[in-house]
Amino acid sequence: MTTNGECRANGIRKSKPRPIISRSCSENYEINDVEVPGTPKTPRTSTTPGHEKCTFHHDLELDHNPPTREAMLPEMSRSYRLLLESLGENPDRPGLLKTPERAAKAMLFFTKGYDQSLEEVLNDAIFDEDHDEMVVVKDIEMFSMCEHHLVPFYGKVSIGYLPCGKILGLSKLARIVEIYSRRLQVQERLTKQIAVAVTKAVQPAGVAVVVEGVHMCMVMRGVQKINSKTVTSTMLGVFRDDPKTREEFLNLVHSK
Ligand SMILES: Nc1nc2c(ncn2[C@@H]2O[C@H](COP(=O)(O)OP(=O)(O)OP(=O)(O)O)[C@@H](O)[C@H]2O)c(=O)[nH]1
Ligand SMILES: [Zn+2]
Repeated sequence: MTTNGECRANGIRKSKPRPIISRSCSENYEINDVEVPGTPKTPRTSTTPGHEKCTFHHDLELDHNPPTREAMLPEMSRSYRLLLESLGENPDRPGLLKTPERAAKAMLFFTKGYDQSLEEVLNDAIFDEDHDEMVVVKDIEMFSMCEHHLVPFYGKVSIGYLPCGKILGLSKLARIVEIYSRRLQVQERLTKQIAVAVTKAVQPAGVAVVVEGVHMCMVMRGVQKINSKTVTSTMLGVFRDDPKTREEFLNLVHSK
């Protein structure tokens, strides 16, 4: 932060005009116009019994927080029992007796991010700090579920941001990864949602997120490419506009 209260980012010349970016510490850059791919513009009303008044949201303002997800366990178990029957299995044989319920609980765990909101996870761990150097937390383990095949994808997430008067409790970056990875996802949306969440939390001069994922839908089935990795990134603010800042982040991420 400089003496006139502006961020380090303020001295950087724009390569080309981007209407949503502002350099000033007080304004930062707007994320309202940063579209999160796959995010429904308007919340959808659930048709699930007991959830009629509940809206399914994938955006940050209105995280899906149904009080009755646990209450759906019996119905989910019945679905898994049907699935076992469809596979030609006998769900009443001793080894499978408790499988539908176990599978339902496991699926609830894999999607527990729907039960979390950004606000509650941050728990006010946002601190005023006159620090304007890059903060990077890298190689955060991530486990998610491919929304196309309902099989896992997993990998690691690296997050960097350039503070602008506020810093975030370090563990909260990993917790943000949990909120958005523990849902049905595509990797691109996950990457962007993490970046937007960090922006909402501390209004930094910029945020960078890189996700490296292995998709079991490409490993165990389909094209069966066992060594392929998918790398996605989202660069916001100064990381998007300033190649040097971006390079500094990428060097830190790739260093051993
Ligand atoms: N962009 C993107 N695609 C994904 C992700 N996870 C899975 N997919 C892709 O989703 C696509 C679904 O394609 P479809 O042709 O409808 O389904 P499919 O017949 O099972 O496709 P194959 O995987 O090619 O066998 C596949 O290309 C998957 O690789 C993701 O996180 N991001
Ligand atoms: Zn898939």
